[in-house]
Amino acid sequence: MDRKEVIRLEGLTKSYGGEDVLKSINLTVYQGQIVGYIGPNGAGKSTTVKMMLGLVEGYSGSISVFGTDIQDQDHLYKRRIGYVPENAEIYDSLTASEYLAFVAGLYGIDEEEALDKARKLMSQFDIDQVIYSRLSSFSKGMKQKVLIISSLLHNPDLLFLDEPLSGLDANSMLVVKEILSQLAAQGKTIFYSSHIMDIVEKISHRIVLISGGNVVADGTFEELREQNKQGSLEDIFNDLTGFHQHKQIASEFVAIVQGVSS
Ligand SMILES: Nc1ncnc2c1ncn2[C@@H]1O[C@H](COP(=O)(O)OP(=O)(O)OP(=O)(O)O)[C@@H](O)[C@H]1O
Repeated sequence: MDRKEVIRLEGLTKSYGGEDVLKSINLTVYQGQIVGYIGPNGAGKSTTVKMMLGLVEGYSGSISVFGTDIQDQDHLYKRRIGYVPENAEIYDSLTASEYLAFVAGLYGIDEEEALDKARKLMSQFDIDQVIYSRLSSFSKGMKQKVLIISSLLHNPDLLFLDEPLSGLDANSMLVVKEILSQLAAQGKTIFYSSHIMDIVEKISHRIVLISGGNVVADGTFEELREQNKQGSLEDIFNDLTGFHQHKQIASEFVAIVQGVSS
């Protein structure tokens, strides 16, 4: 059976202020894959995601989502996408129910139906008792659960998750990881960006590492281990990004803190 292409990036290049952040990225993602998209701080992960969402323009190369170049389609393709941003601008003065009804409206879902679904999903995360409370009173993890729910209310085919487990306790993380596996098993495609290497290692069917503007590794965790070195994804990450100085940097940092550096 042919694998269905969900995302295709061809020669994707993006510069800011004359600096190339992405240098000709080529990547094809297929339906049902969980792709762990990793790289050092500032490597261009969030930029790539925002470009696919049509939030960042001014690039060369091409981006196809659901088989069509995003420049040749209207915004309706976004109705099949869910997005958990790294730094979400959540409207703190709204209650959870108001916020979720607002997001549902953006996706064109009926408000009553959306609220019924939101209440059931909040109950699964054990936060349904605060559905009418303002988000400003929510803890970080509670807000993150609302964001995850808001990204899934419209049952999207493609999910972009940027550090989605941020602030979640260990039990909630376990639940969300299992939700992602089950969604992927049902044919949803998940583009997962995170710095938590052991989670990326465990949940991803495929890991894509970008560094210096290029894809420097692309494969299953087992393939990456075979091609690079035995060890954890953290070891492979350190190796492929040429980072071996953590002890030296830490010693110098501590010396400066203690005021003993030259
Ligand atoms: N609007 C912008 N204007 C100028 N430079 C930007 C802008 N957005 C991103 N950049 C730069 O592009 C580079 C990539 O940023 P991006 O946020 O995509 O990195 P990232 O891989 O997601 O990093 P992190 O892991 O720290 O979240 C950084 O050097 C950043 O300073």
